[in-house]
Amino acid sequence: MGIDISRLRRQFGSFIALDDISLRIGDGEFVAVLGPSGSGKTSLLRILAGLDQPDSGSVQRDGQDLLALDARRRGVGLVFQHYALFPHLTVAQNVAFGLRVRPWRLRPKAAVIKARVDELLRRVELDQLAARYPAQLSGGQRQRVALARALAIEPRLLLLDEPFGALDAQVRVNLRRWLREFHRSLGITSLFVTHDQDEALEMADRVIVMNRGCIEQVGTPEQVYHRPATPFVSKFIARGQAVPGEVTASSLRVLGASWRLEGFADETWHAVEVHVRPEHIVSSPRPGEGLPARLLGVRHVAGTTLASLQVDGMHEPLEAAWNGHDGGRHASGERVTVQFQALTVFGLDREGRVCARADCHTPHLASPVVSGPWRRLEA
Ligand SMILES: Nc1ncnc2c1ncn2[C@@H]1O[C@H](COP(=O)(O)OP(=O)(O)OP(=O)(O)O)[C@@H](O)[C@H]1O
Repeated sequence: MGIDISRLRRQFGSFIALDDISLRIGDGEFVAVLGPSGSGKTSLLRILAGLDQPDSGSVQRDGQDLLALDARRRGVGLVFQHYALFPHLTVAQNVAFGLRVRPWRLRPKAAVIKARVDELLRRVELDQLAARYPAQLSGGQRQRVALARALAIEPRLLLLDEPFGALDAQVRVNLRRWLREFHRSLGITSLFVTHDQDEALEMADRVIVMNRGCIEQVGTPEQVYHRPATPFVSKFIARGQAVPGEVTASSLRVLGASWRLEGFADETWHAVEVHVRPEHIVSSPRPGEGLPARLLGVRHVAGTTLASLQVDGMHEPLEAAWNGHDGGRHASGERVTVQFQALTVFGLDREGRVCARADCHTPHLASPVVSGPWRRLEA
């Protein structure tokens, strides 16, 4: 049961929009497709909806070839960012539209259509507004009408392409929680395209991270956030930042400190990339112990201080996320000492593909090179 996507490829001229995508979606799953602009998210959705055909590959649903079916026979409900409701039809008429335009043999009786529309409008909490026209609704209400309209045909697969993209931040946050609950109560297999990390991580059972037409990682929100499979996922999801690192035997050396490195396959990699996340760069509790840095700037965002730091010996500034207490202590231009609390190491082969990864949480206390884990190496 479910949907099996196998080696799907779509090329526009010489540009590869989807590069051999393979993926399995379980029945009733809520899956977010997350990636930057141009990564191929909409191309994938359009093929599933029957609005476009791949150059090669297959999509099976419960053993049936979905690509061989005409778009109207796929049982797919679509909600887009700018899903134009019919302006001359009321909310109720908009929701009923997909049923009313069916060939008469497949069209439900008027009373059945009315009952279904009433039920859907209750579900999306718009039953009081059934007689209004789209121009008399807020953006969030319009998107709920679009959702009810997509659901009216009782789809087996719901495809949502940035459905909240045009809405303001507060409405988005409310609608995402609402949609998550709504999905739980319906249980329709749903694919939700977004380029908003928070949206994907908060809502989905599983997240597919796409980049340049390829799938970088598929996992639960917990997995993609805490165990990113590639440097791209680390940067895109967890704002991982590259720091200079060197791997020797079973340790990792980063800016004069040595870290225990366990479970890192050796000799298979050609180069390493080491990442630190903003929340893992902390202000040192003991001044002078750690990495000396200059504070380039601080911004306060919802109880968190985002500090831009120029760590001595590094070219690129790093961003640290400090809680209110830590952040309030410092001002721009100040000299500070910081520590890294955790690092992720990726081993890359000659083609730049990840062939080993490890998470480091323990600075190696018995480092032969530095006198303390955080003490600065003197030149
Ligand atoms: N019909 C087309 N002709 C040529 N190129 C196309 C066509 N459709 C999509 N592309 C290209 O394929 C790539 C992937 O597009 P797609 O719309 O799937 O990206 P996306 O991840 O959904 O991006 P966004 O978040 O900006 O919507 C883009 O570079 C786009 O320009």
